[in-house]
Formats: sequence, structure tokens, C-alpha cells
Amino acid sequence: MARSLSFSLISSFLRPFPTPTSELPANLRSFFTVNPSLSREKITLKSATFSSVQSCRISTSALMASGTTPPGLLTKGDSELLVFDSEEELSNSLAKYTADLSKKFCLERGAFTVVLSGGSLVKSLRKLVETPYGDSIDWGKWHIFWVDERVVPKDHPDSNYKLVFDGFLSKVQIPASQVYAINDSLSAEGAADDYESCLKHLVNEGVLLLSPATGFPKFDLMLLGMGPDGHIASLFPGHSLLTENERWVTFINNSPKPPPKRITFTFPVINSSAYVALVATGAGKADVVHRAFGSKNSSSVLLPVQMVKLDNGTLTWFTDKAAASKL
Ligand SMILES: O=C1O[C@H](COP(=O)(O)O)[C@@H](O)[C@H](O)[C@H]1O
Repeated sequence: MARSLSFSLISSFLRPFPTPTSELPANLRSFFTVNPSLSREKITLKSATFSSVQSCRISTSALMASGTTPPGLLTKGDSELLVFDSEEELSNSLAKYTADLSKKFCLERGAFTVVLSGGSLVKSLRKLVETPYGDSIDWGKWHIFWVDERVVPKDHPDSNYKLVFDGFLSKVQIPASQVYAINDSLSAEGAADDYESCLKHLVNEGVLLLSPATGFPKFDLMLLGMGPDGHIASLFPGHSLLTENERWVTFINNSPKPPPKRITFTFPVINSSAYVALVATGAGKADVVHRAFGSKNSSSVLLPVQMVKLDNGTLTWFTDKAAASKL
């Protein structure tokens, strides 16, 4: 079982090159014709292989698992958006992306700090426990955190810990002492304080680094989902927590999505990450993907997901065709 945070317990990618739409192969032009807003974005190609109309097939070899179809790629500002033919292919590529970063950080500093969300993201992690990743990843160096958690017992169906444990942690050999679940016996406020204290302890121990630029913790990788309303973690549209800029971890007692009591990392922590993968699948996410990546901004008010702007890191969106269908 997980290590509770309560101190009473224990506490290359290849650089893209710009390519005018008119020079794209016919089937890719077709994709952008069908999706005109995309052609107005800065479109970048990595090495190109194409095979079907209406599917932007670009070989992003650095992200590719063997046997998967190359995804489409868009860039906007500092972020990249990958479009996979299916959630299955997204899951394969997400596994390779995560395994590559695991190798990099384990070699560089002997530890890999990974932050997970709950929700549909967890299902998309399933390939990570399979061959070739399950057997080759150095799980003993992983440290697992939650970007948000519902303040419910760990065996409750609403628990993000339970979701991740059942779908991922129970299948790999990450030491229990390196799995940082909340103390579910506390109030939401107490659990947030406790989690923040644990993070500070891990900074003192050298497990967790601080961003020299922001002074907030710099996690190696955050794997995040996004709600159909554009929320990430437990940071909901229009909520006062969106502007929290001092706390590392805060709490909410009136979440618009049940259950009401939750804790969540704040934006300064999320935005100090080295790498963030934002995973959005299914047609229910299409409006928000369009709002974040389309060329026309219908509103000057940013959704939480649009507030992910990394201070000195790499943000990659992993989407499937359904989620990208309104681009
Ligand atoms: O309530 C939550 O929702 C979001 C999004 O969930 P999804 O099922 O729509 O992907 C999730 O990322 C967050 O961790 C969770 O607490």
C-alpha cells in the first residue's frame, strides 16, 4: 500500500521545421482543408510519412512506439499537440514518451518524480505496464504523486489513489515508500497542508528539486487529464484557486464536480514542471481542445487548461481524432 503523506506515518525530441501548408503532401493538405483552422497555426513537420486522407500522419519518431501510426502534430506557442488515429495508438505513444523520460531522469539523477491525475488519463497509461516497457523501466527509482485527490478513504470508488492503484501501481514494482498518497483521515485543509509538508520534506531529502526560476517544486513529469469543462487537477473554471500563487498544495470544499472535498496542486507548481503531457481523448473534450488550440479565441477568459504555461519545460498534448475533431 502507499506511503501516506502524514508525517505521523512517514512521512529530442527532433526540432521541427516550419513547412508551408501548400508544400504538404496531398493527403495532409486534405486534412488541413477539412480542418481550416489548423492551417492558420504554425504547422511543423518532423520527418514525413503519410498514408491516409484526413489523418495527419507525421513521423514523430522520438515519440513513436514500434507498430504505432505516426500522429499529426501542431504547435502553438510553446506547446505541441499530437493527434493520434485512436486512443490505442495514443496509449502506445504515451508509454514510450514516459519510458524515455524515465530513462533520462533515472540516468541523470537517479530518481524520476511522476505526478498523475485521476480520471480517464489512468486508462491511457495501460501500455506502460506491458512489454517492452513494463520489464525495462527502472521502477525502483520512480516517485509517484497525485496532482489532485478527492478527500475520501483510499478504498472509496471516488479515490484517485484507488483508480491509479488498480489501473497502474498494482502492476509495477514501485516501492510503497515512494508512493505519496494523501492522509485521508484529515480534513481537506489538513490533507493539503500535510501533502505540502511532505513535498517540502522530499525537497530537503533531495528527491524533489526546486525550480531555480520560480522557487516552486519542479517535478520531472506530470501526466494530466482534462475535464470537458477545461479543468485540470481540481482547478475549475472561474474558481478563486486559479490565482493561488503562494501555496504548493491547496484545498477545495465546494468542487463543482463531485466529490466536493479535494486537494490540488496549484498553478505555480504545475507550471514549474520539466515535462507535462496533457491527455485528452473522446468527443467530449473536442470543444475545449478547439478553444485551446483553434485559431479563434472566442473568449478572453482562460480556461484552467489554457493556464498551463510552463516556466521552463515542455508541454505536449496527446489527443485522439475525436478530441481533435473540431480543430
Ligand atoms: O475530477 C477529476 O477530473 C479530471 C478530468 O477527468 P476526466 O475523466 O474527464 O479525464 C482529472 O484529471 C482529475 O484528476 C480528477 O480529479
